Amino acid sequence: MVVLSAHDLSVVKSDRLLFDKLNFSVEQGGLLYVKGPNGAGKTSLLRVLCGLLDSESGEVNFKQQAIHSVSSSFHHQLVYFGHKAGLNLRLSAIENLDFWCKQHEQNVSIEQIYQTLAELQLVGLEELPIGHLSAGQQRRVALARLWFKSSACLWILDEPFTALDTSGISLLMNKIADFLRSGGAVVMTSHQDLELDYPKQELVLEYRI
Ligand SMILES: Nc1ncnc2c1ncn2[C@@H]1O[C@H](COP(=O)(O)OP(=O)(O)OP(=O)(O)O)[C@@H](O)[C@H]1O
Repeated sequence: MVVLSAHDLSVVKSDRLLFDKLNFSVEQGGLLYVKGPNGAGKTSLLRVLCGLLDSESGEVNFKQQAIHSVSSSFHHQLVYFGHKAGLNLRLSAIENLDFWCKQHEQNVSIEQIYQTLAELQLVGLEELPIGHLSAGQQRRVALARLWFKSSACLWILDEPFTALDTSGISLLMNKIADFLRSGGAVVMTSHQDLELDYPKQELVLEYRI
């Protein structure tokens, strides 16, 4: 079953055509890896796929329906992970994640949040203001959302490995692989080589002048 599809997508930014008439689809259990140099338009593409940015032309469908016509159900089944962590630096990891789970209507207990933070090697840091954590630790807290959104069948991840050390990268790779094997669909960008033992479809965006 096709989870997400793009039809004739074109995006213009600052008078520059980033990509023109892109077509692709991602099935259940499918991984689309978007590659390209800085400024090629990867983030712009991912934002269009989430409905955060309008395309010049074309359409994005979620399970065969235009995302704008099913936006509530689409967002319930989507995790978008962008460049910004979206954390309140004055609140702790527990407070941030508890708030996020409630906002996204995910039934997750405080004990489960502690357990996941332990899995992410953040024991002892759970109740500190996020602003006191290192960049990689903050990134791990933000990524914990992937552990909690059980209603999601689609992850759209923009450079998710940024700031992570090798153990963080490995934790996240395993999480992505588990999600794919359970039938989830993933669209992601990364400037790092993706050492994931899983078949992937590649989409390479060129830098257009
Ligand atoms: N808000 C904006 N207003 C104007 N131009 C923008 C805006 N956001 C991005 N752009 C331009 O769009 C182009 C594509 O940016 P985008 O962030 O999509 O690229 P990218 O491939 O994700 O780059 P990187 O690898 O550096 O993250 C860039 O040339 C950028 O200057």
